[in-house]
Amino acid sequence: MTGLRTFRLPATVTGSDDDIELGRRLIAAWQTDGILQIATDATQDRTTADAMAASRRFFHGLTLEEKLRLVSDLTYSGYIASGEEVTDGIADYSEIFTVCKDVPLDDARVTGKWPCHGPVPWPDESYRDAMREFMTMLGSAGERVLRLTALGFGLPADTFTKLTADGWHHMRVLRFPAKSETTDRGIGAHTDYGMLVLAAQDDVGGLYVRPPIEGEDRPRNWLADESAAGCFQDAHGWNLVAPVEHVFTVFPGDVLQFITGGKLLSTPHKVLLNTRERFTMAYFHEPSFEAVVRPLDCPDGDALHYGTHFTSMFMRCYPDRVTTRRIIEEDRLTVLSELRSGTLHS
Ligand SMILES: O=C(O)CCC(=O)C(=O)O
Ligand SMILES: [Fe+2]
Repeated sequence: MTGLRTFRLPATVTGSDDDIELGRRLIAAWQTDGILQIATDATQDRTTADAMAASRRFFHGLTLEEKLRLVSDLTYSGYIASGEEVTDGIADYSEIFTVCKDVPLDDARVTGKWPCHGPVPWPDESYRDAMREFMTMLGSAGERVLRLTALGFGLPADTFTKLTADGWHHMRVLRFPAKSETTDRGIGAHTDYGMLVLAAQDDVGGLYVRPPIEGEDRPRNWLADESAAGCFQDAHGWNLVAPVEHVFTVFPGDVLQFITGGKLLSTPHKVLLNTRERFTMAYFHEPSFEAVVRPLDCPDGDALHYGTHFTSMFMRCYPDRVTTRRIIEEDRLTVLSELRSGTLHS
C-alpha cells in the first residue's frame, strides 16, 4: 500500500481548533485506510533504534533454551517460541517477547491471585530499560492520539483517556523468520484488544491490514461467540503496510470499536513471512485492567470489562502455556467475575 497519511502530533493537546481539525483527519484516515502514520523526530528515532537493537541482541544472542526459561505462570509477559502462539487454532511462526505491566510479587493483585498479574521475566536490565523507554514514548503518543480522537468526534478531550489511567499497556517484541518452502505464515488474521496499536517495524515488510469495506460486517471480538481470529484470512482486500522510515503506525483496537459503536473499526491485520527475517515492535495502549467500558451513544448498553477481554484473548492464543493452566487450576477466573460485579478492588 502506498501513501498512508502521515500526521505530526502536537506536544500537548489543548482542545484548540487545530487539535479538533487534526482529530477529524485522524478519524477520516482510519475510516478510509484502517491505519495511519505518525511522524517521528530524531529523539524518538533513537529510542526506537535502541529498542530494536536490544530486540536483535535478545533474539539472536540467547539460545532457545535460555529464552524458554523466560516464562512465568503468573503473567503472559515473557518469551513465546515460534509455533507456540495460535490464531484461529493454527500455529503462528513469530518469536515474541511480551511485556505486560511489571507487577511485583508482593503487590496485592498478585497475592490476591488476579489473573495475568506478576513480574516480567526480563532477560536483563539493559533490555528492560530500552523497552520501557520505547513504551513510555509510545504511551505519550497514544494519550495524545486518544485526546485528538475524542475532540475529532466532538467529545470532551478526556473521553477515552479517562479509561487509560493506570492503563494495562503492553507490548509484543517480535521476530519473524524468513519464509520457508513449507510456509509463509507469520501471524494469522486478527484484531488487537484495546484502544490503539502503535508500532515500529524494520525495512523488511510483511504486515497487511484490512481497511473498512462498505457493507462488510466486522466481528465483535469481545463477544464469546464472535471472533476476529482467522476472519477474512484468504479474502481479497488486504493492503501491505510498506515500511517507511521516521514514522510509527497507529490503528484502533477492539475497545475503540466497542466504545464508538463501530464508527471506528478494530483493524484486522495479518503477517506473512518475507524472504528475510523481520523485526517489529507492537505496543498496545489500553484501558486499565479494571476498566468497565460502555458504548458512548448507548450508556445503558452492555458493558465490556477490559481485564476479562484481555484474559480471554490470551488464554485463547496460548491454550497450553503454564500461565493459562494456572488460571484454570487456581480458578483465577472467579477473581474476574468478582471484579466485573464490583465486589473486588485493587
Ligand atoms: O508484525 C507486525 O507488524 C504486527 C504484529 C501483530 O499483529 C501483533 O503482534 O499483534
Ligand atoms: Fe496484532
